[in-house]
Amino acid sequence: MSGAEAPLIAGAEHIDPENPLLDEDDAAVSVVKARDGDADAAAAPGLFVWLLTLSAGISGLLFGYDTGVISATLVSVGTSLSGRALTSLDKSVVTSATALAALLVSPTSSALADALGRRRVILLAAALFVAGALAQAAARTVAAMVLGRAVVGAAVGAASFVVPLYIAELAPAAHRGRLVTVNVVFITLGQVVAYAAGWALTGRTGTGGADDTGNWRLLVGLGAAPAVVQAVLVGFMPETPRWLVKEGRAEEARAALGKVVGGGAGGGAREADALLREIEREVREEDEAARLRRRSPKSRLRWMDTWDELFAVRRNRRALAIACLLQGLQQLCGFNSLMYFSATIFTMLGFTSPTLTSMTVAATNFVFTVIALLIIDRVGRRRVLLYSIPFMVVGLLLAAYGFSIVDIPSSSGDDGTPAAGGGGDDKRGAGVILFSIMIYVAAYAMGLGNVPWMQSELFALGVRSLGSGVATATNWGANFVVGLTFLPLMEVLTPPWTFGLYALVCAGGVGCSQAQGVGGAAVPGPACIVDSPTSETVQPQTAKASEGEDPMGSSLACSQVDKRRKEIPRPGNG
Ligand SMILES: O[C@H]1[C@H](O)[C@@H](O)[C@H](O)[C@@H](O)[C@H]1O
Repeated sequence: MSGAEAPLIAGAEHIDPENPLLDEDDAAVSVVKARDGDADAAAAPGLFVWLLTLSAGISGLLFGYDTGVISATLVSVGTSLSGRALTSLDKSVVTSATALAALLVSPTSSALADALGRRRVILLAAALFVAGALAQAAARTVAAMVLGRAVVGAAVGAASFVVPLYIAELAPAAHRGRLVTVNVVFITLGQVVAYAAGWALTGRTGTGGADDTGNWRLLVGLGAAPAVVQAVLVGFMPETPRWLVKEGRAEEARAALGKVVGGGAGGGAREADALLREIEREVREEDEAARLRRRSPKSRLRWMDTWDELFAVRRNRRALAIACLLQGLQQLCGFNSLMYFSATIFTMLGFTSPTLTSMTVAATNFVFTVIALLIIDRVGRRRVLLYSIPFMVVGLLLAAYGFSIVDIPSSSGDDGTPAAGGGGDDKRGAGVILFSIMIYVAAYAMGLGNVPWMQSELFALGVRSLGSGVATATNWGANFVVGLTFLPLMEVLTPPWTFGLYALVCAGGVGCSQAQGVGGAAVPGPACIVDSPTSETVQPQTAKASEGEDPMGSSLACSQVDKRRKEIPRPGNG
């Protein structure tokens, strides 16, 4: 298999030799060395692939911008909404409306992505980004602002699920991790831009200032511009070949594949044909397996079948469990409490420019996501993830220690947040906290911040959209919980214990991941997401085909393993 061929058919060259994906039940595959240079042979993504990644990635920028911008907005709206100062309840509702809408929309948009295609959902999300930005900018009441935030949330929910899926289904496998991470880089860049714009536009007041100049309207309205640009660019991009094949539009799929491989070093129609055949075979096999599983195909709705398939097939269930585990962990580790409230924390600690200090958090997140981007396909998802989480635990424990030695006033501000004051006198404690937060953020950005977004690799094509949608909803559900509980936890549990709790969640997450087989050898399909890329490929020796257990095969990163397994004849399946 040529490097250029490998990508879209599944990425078997990315199997970690230490984790050969041997299924103890199936004993189906063994890993052997690919021919020398196979990884290098996977041509660098061409200009076209970069262009489509960047066009789709604008959603990431908006995701980051719109989630990051709320912190500066809340402290600068003054009395311009409903003619009064925001209460703490207003602030909570305005903030959580986004996550809540995203939570509700992500599984719904998975049905749309199957019915209308991935590209159309990106366009729909772009339209919602524009509408939400304008609605916020025009808001005169708190309720109107909540509505605007909810529309933006719907856009973020749809985009956060569909963009990684779109990129993963079009990207060459050898570079898939990197290209999906580009989207996360955009998210983190959007957050940096939001902080910087917030600082520049809203009077540089940090927390507590009130800006009635209306600059905050510009701040929230700015989100409309990139969305318009994106709609134009994505208008020229193709639909993913896998979706097209599933819809019986093989010629369009061939054209899309031609553009993708044509831009790489080994381009050409022959490769596009070979890839198309592979995808067609994959789709046929999935359809056949799904048909066999359904007892009365005509009596049931398609989306119900997909739900059935997701939960009834053991392999899909495990893929879902791992995707949800990683997405839940990404949020429950508490990272976004820093994103949303770091200015509050730094005020508490007496930093003179809390907004600027928070910007260093966003910037660290961005810089280390870029580093992850550079190494992810070389080092591998599993290693990056499992090696980075312990550093997060260390950072959190150190932060907990830092909080325990600073003198933080126990009284609350009138908005329910811990008051600023004496803690700032303890420079050493504040320094320890800032340093430990940087360690934590850097480690998060390297692993948990981006690997869960490679979720689509876990799922077989038939359940990929739904599985990704459900996992994305888990992400937003957990995001919602963290956003809502952080300040009360700081108040009730105290800061050291709050950070200690996040450390416990991270440590527990590692344990659960191991138990679920993340990166381990026991789970062939799902484990692939965290398998490290090397010049390895998989060849079958024997396979015990288990129809009930593994009827579908082929997730993106793993489908070569699965595909080869499926080559073993099954009863009634040729
Ligand atoms: O991957 C992103 C990224 O890590 C962001 O910085 C974070 O705010 C999001 O919640 C997460 O999904």
